[in-house]
Amino acid sequence: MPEIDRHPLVGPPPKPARTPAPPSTPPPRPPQWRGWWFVLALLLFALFFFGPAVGKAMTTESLPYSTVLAKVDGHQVATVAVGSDGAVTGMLTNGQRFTTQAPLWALTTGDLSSHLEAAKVQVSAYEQTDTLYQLVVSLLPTLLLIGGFWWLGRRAQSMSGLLRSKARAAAAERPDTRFTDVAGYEGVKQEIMEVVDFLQDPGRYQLAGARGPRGVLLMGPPGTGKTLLARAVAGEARVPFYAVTGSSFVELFVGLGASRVRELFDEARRSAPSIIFIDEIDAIGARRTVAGVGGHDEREQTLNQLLAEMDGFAGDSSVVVLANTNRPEALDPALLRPGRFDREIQVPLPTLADRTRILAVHVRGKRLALDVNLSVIARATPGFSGADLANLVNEAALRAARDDRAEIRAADFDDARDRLVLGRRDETVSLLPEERERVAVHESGHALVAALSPTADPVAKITILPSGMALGATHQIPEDERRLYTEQHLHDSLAVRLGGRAAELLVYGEASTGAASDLAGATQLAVRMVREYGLSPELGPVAYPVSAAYLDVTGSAGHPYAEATQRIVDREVARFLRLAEEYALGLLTHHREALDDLVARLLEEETLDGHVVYDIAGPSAPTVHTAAGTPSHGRTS
Ligand SMILES: Nc1ncnc2c1ncn2[C@@H]1O[C@H](COP(=O)(O)OP(=O)(O)OP(=O)(O)O)[C@@H](O)[C@H]1O
Ligand SMILES: [Zn+2]
Repeated sequence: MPEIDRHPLVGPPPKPARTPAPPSTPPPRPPQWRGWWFVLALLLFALFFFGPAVGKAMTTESLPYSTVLAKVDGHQVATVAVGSDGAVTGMLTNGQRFTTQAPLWALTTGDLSSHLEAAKVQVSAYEQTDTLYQLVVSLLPTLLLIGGFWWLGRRAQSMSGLLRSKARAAAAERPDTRFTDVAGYEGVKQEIMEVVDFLQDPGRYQLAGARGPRGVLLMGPPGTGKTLLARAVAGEARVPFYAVTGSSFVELFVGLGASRVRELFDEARRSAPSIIFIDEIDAIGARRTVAGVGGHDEREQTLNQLLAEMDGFAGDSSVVVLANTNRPEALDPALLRPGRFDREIQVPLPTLADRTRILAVHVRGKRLALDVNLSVIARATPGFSGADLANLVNEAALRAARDDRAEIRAADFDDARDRLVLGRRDETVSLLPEERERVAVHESGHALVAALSPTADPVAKITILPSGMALGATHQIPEDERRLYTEQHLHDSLAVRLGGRAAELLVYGEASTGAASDLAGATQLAVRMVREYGLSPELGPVAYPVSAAYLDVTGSAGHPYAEATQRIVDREVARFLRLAEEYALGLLTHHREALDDLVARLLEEETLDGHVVYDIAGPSAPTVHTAAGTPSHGRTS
């Protein structure tokens, strides 16, 4: 459905989603303290280094060889151990340990052994304890380093384990939310019922060899109950609900996001049938950049893992992934392929009737004064989302509480509304009453011109509920998939685009900035009509399509023709637009009553079906078409 309007009347684009309430997380389990390992290592280190030295210093005496020989001869030596290198350790008869270094000749000539034999000293082979010590000590720094790294590794692992446990904790929920908790949105509920159906009995689908739903994208402005709806699906189907936010996957450590995705899916698969709900999927699902330029490697790895997991669902897997986004246009197209998020459900701002129902849900259990009429409040809150309405009720209740009243009065709702509208104005596109009326006039203009122009695409829907940057919208659907557009059709399109502004001129005597994007769109179309489609009688059947090739050849900003030609193009474009405006103004003047009726209906109901527009326009659609495009008109002068 082409959308005609993008009216940037109100400055900044709407802020993205409010931060959603974090999923309730039990306090994370503290990681085990691994410092003991380090302390132990230090102790060992100290023991190895200083133990032998201290021991020796306390009890071992280093003696000259000659002194030892003298003591051997004097029968003061009890035991002796001799190393092959001449290192001698031993104990004196008084218990004193000693060491000495025998000269090599003493060993080779048997000098030492003869003395020892003569004195009948107990001789044993040299114990290599010291060398062993030395070996260990020399290896110790290396061992310590390795140990240190191991310890750090364990620590990082326990940290990531902590992060992962966050995801796991956020999961394994069993919401008791039901569809009755989601007020209104009957059409949306019907659409998503298929998911409930599938999760309740996946076997039925397998039996028929049908692939059940895998990924469903919930799209719509913030606060329209997308999360609520996802929970209700889990509640209705009585299956586990794993809720995560997209941004929580984008971790500091590269690779962690991807591994978290893997674990999440593993866990969901284990408890299938189940639902994974990814809030703000645009945080990971945004278009991938060219070869990781801009350092989005981590996000891309996470996205790739998500895609892999969704592809990897075996035919019998009954895990459904629901995701929520306010910016579907930013999503990577790969996400939307069959077998992934191949179902999209629009969750728009609530209509008047839905707002009444949502209010009813939120005033449950609160006492209302007799002067409170929910449909009056609903009428006064166009553009409010479900979350805004919940907020409104709470705000009104606060006012009552402040005055020590148990009942909420109509005045409380009025005050609360005024505060919210004023507070919200800079954030979103909620409208002041006079702006709302102007939008109604503007959209009625578009719709009526479309309805009254025989070759224009039929009007499908008209709304003054804001959506994104647009304050209102008129939707047209082409009767069939067109590949070709006639000249007449293009001129009618110009008139339809200028119809909003024409209606404003007619009703208020002046236009507004709301028509800026209409004008831009119309101008663009007119330029193509003149320059590419050869529809200007003055320029004739020539085409100057603006292509990259032209830019290359000329090196200039896309003017592959003489300046005189450009002047003709400009003149013809302006003429086309002026004619279209005159035509639209003429039509609307002629059908002024219908215009006023349509504006009134639109202000009352906010959203109208296309057929209402045709009912109001009546059978008086002109048979003689006088748009700029008709040969009789457009080709002269
Ligand atoms: N149709 C509804 N019926 C009842 N309550 C609603 C409805 N829509 C929204 N709400 C209220 O608004 C709150 C917020 O809605 P929710 O978080 O589901 O919106 P959302 O679309 O997921 O928002 P976002 O896009 O910002 O994440 C809900 O908890 C609920 O109180
Ligand atoms: Zn418009």
